[in-house]
Amino acid sequence: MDDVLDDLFAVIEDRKETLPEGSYTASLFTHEKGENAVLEKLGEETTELVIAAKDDDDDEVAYEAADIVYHLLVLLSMKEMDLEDLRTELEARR
Ligand SMILES: N=c1c2ncn([C@@H]3O[C@H](COP(=O)(O)OP(=O)(O)OP(=O)(O)O)[C@@H](O)[C@H]3O)c2ncn1[C@@H]1O[C@H](COP(=O)(O)O)[C@@H](O)[C@H]1O
Repeated sequence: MDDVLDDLFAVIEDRKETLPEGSYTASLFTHEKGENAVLEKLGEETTELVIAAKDDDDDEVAYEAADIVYHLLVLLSMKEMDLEDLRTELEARR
């Protein structure tokens, strides 16, 4: 059964393929420095997550965590990887 992560990853893959105008995801795939932009976002959002956790701001923690997961999935797609790679690694640690 697909969950929200599978659905989101499928949307990201579709944006990569179809590159619709006005799509933030598509802009990351078309921009020359798109991968750098994703890596910068991951760095910024991780700092923001740490601050939110230190502040005990649960809503902000969830918000920043979602930003990180989204950009992480975009990065996986840029690397021609997918959720299966992530699941395999996590399973191997159990
Ligand atoms: N989950 C996300 C998602 N999370 C974050 N972002 C975008 O990531 C960008 C950067 O996030 P920030 O929090 O840094 O936002 P910001 O306000 O621009 O902050 P600054 O850069 O100004 O500091 C923003 O433009 C957000 O809209 C996302 N954009 C898209 N998605 C998902 O991807 C789907 C497809 O989106 P499009 O590709 O835009 O059609 C959407 O329906 C969502 O499900």
